[in-house]
Amino acid sequence: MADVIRQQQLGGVRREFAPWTDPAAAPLIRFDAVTKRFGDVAAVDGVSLDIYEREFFALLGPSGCGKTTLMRLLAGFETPDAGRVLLGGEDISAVPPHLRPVNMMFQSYALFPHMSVAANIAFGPKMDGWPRARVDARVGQMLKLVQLDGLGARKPHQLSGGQRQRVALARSLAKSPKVLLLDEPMAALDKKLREETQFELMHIQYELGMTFVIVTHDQEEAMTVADRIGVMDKGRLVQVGTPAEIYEQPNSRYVADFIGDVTLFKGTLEGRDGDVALVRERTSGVLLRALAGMADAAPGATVWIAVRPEKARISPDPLPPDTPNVLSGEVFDIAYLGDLSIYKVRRPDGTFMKASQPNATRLVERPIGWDDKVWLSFAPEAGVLLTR
Ligand SMILES: Nc1ncnc2c1ncn2[C@@H]1O[C@H](COP(=O)(O)OP(=O)(O)OP(=O)(O)O)[C@@H](O)[C@H]1O
Repeated sequence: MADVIRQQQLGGVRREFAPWTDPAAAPLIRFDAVTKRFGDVAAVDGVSLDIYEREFFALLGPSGCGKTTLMRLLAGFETPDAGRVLLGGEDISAVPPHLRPVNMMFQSYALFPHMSVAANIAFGPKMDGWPRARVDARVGQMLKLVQLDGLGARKPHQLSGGQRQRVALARSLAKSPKVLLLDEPMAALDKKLREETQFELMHIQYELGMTFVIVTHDQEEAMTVADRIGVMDKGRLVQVGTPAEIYEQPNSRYVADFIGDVTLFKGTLEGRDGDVALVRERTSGVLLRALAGMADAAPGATVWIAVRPEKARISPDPLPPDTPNVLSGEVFDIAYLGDLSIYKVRRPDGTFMKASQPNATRLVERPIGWDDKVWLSFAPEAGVLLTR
């Protein structure tokens, strides 16, 4: 509970944090048209990206899209074939990893197994020649920060997975790097521990006022922890935005499909009715309406309308609802998730649409079951028009 409250307070503060909207703000990290090739593969392909001080930035994308390579370029483990990496306005392309104020946290197996927790944390500062008293003080501070007070004498194998993860975090923070890079830091943890660790990570990042860049292929994780998310596909950055922007205004089918659940209707743009685009669906011939938004397409163009399941309505009534965008179908599958159910509905043209509904107890209403004939609908504002 305390965690939830702290989180809300944190959320309140963070909401005002948006340096990327300030044209005068200088980024801490800048990728300037960076390309990195391995043989024929452009692992990173002309990426330009600004990340700001105190930002928690997530790089998200499927396996092999180039996330890790982009981080390794920042850490100095790779050098760009083209373009520049800047830190605080200075080109660091030629600076070796150990001289960059950047640290990379690997998974827990990177702990030294024969060393105590305290010795693991002390390792970096010691190597840097910190005086003993300063090292000890720092270790104490770090143990407290990651809530492992009193466990400094243990060996890594005497800790739980989550505790080991926190030691790895403490170790990578011990030297106070300006930037911490986290490569799939929670991959080894189970779902519950993962969620707890995500919140801890956010607190720590916020308390230390540091810049974190996390690599993950888990979209929920990225949505939870990050101020902004960069979605990658085949070495390119497809979209950069806040979690809400990425979710509510995806700029492509790729992003819409990668983040969350979505139904995509493919059609031909017929024209506009004010702000609303009129789209003739290919498979069914139905005329659909969606807010045109920023989409730039001429009549006759192939477009898609993306609809999130929670923005679609499902109704078992015999008569269709009196709204735009009404479609019919039969319930093909139901996923009961406790708080809500997701219905996968098969339409007469053989395509599927998903609609979710909260499971409030409404005893009078007949629940929707398998094979039921239902109406699906969505408001024009609920559909996102996409041109690619
Ligand atoms: N050292 C290397 N030598 C050759 N090819 C490499 C090397 N490192 C990465 N690649 C290739 O570059 C591409 C991007 O790899 P990268 O590890 O950056 O992806 P990723 O998005 O982090 O994937 P994952 O989530 O699986 O770690 C892949 O096609 C990969 O095979």
